[in-house]
Amino acid sequence: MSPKEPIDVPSFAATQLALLDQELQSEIQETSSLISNHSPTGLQRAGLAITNLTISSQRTGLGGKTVLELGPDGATSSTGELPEHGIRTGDIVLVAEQPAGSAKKREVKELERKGARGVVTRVQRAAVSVALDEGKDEVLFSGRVWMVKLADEVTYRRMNQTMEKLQKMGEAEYSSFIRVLFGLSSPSPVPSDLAASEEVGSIEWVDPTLNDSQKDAIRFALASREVALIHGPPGTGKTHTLIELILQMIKRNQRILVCGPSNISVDNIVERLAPHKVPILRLGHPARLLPSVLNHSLDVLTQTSEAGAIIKDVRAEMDAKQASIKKTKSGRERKAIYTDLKELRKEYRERERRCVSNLVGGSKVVLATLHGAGGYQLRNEEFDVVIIDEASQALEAQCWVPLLSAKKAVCAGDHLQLPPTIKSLNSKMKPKSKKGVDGDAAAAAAPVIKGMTLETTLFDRLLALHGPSIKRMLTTQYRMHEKIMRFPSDELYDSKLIAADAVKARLLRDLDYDVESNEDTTEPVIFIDTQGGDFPERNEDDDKENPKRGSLHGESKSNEMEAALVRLHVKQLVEAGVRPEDIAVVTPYNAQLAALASLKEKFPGIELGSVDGFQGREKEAVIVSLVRSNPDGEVGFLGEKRRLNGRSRVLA
Ligand SMILES: Nc1ncnc2c1ncn2[C@@H]1O[C@H](COP(=O)(O)OP(=O)(O)OP(=O)(O)O)[C@@H](O)[C@H]1O
Repeated sequence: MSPKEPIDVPSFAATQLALLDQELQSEIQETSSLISNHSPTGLQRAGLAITNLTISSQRTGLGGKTVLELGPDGATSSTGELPEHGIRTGDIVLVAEQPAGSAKKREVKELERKGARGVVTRVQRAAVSVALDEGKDEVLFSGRVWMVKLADEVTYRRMNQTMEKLQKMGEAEYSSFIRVLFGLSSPSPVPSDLAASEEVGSIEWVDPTLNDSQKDAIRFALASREVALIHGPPGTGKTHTLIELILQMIKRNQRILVCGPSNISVDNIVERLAPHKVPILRLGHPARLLPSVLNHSLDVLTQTSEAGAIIKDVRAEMDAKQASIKKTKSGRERKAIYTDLKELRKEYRERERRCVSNLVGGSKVVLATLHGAGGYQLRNEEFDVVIIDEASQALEAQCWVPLLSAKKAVCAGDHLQLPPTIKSLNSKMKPKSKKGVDGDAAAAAAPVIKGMTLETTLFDRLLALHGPSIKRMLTTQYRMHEKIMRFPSDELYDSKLIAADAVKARLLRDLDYDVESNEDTTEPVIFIDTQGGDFPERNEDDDKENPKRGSLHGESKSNEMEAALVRLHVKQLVEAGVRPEDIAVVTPYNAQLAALASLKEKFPGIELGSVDGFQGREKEAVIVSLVRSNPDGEVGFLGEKRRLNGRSRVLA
């Protein structure tokens, strides 16, 4: 099927469902194989688990869920702090009794039966809190427990529900927005001279210093009826532009839902909108939000409102009951307490729901992550526009979570940077028909779309479907020296990027503190050639004997000589006066990161990271260690141009 042809919506949804299922299965398989083949300690070292924990408290959290707080077992920790681990807020984990012997094989199903699944709501130095899934509040652990990360099925569930809804929709129900997004209709035309057009012409800019490409993108987004794409290459002020767009839409009395793929992408917008004193509401678990945006969080607002006071009382009562369980020995009394708790939980939820619905209903600007927009809080809510930031970093199905109820979408992103990570190896759809979700005749008849992949984002697909007329590109970048910009501009952006005056000739020497002027600080880009016999790359396959076991670090590569060179270069930069916190060392290979780890001990402020993880960030000096050096000239996944799409102000 040509990307310009209209898409059959049920087939699209059926294909997405099949692809999402494949993806989830590979994630589950990867996690299970890691858990059943490695010891808890091994998993902890790989950042996937925390061992030797005890439950320090149990209370009632948001939505009436039981929240466990887990701390280090005093017998194994002398500092009272948790060991190094990779568990983050929002992770789905399993809490279970820690197995005594380490050699036993652990099946995930068996662990789940005995343990409890939940979401990590808070990570501190000495404790981790986990909100348990419903129905798991009666788990009592005795002795030492551990927690291990599982595949995030919740996110998939939201995407699946959305795709199932889309699949079941009759054609008569398609809004003009949906018709355009699937190519069944063309987008309504926008006036060719936007600045002169009546509808958007006389804009009073909140920030008059916006550049022309930014102003043009805003006019275009305001004038578009169904969809507008804002293409923002690195450092071109994509978010800056969205802020002005949101403010302009508020002035026009529009109701807006703003989403991004991650909490940090959403918080970034909340932080930048807040100074404009517009009423905004941020959905999402407070534990996952930046402290600076908490004042706008639904949960905090719920608690500070009058209705919130009553909710708090119910919560206190639940906590008291919860605590009394421990003191009771009689089975009958316990049972009675559990019945009371169930009732209280119901009342709590109802009250919370009412309070939330009042707050959400009264808000003109609501912000949430893409999958957060699928929560009960937004059920039946309508918005004039859904704005998606970093749309090229999200799976299309994820974007549909808020889009299903949209009348118009503005998507900002850059399809020339890395797309979301996909795990399923064979993610392309084969041309076979798949049965519908619940035997629904129409859905069952929908054939899957051949060749469709999860890597194709909504942004890519819409561009291919409707062409560049639905997009505006931001062209002035405020981050890189002109010479650093040259490579991405020529290779990826048709040489369209322009460096803003403030950065185009900026060197490390010009930082606003004392930096010595030398070869390293006056040259914006330095390439060091490490090809050839002296800098051989090394394979770091974790477990060559048994590759099926699942490697804890993935198959990776390192280059020790190159690491030595990087260390030397960092040292020279620091000696010239560049602050370590202004330097980042990035590399595409985890094994090389490990080889460079000692830099962090010597220069604690320095940032070490993977190329993929660093996307979207900036530093004054960035050293890129590309690792690959072999006689065959093979570069593996570095061949992907989008991975080398530069992000530094000054590249060393
Ligand atoms: N019109 C402008 N005039 C001056 N500075 C600007 C302008 N637009 C953006 N900037 C600056 O450019 C930098 C990048 O802006 P912003 O963070 O909005 O970019 P972005 O494109 O969203 O970034 P990313 O590439 O990380 O997605 C910021 O420091 C911002 O203040």
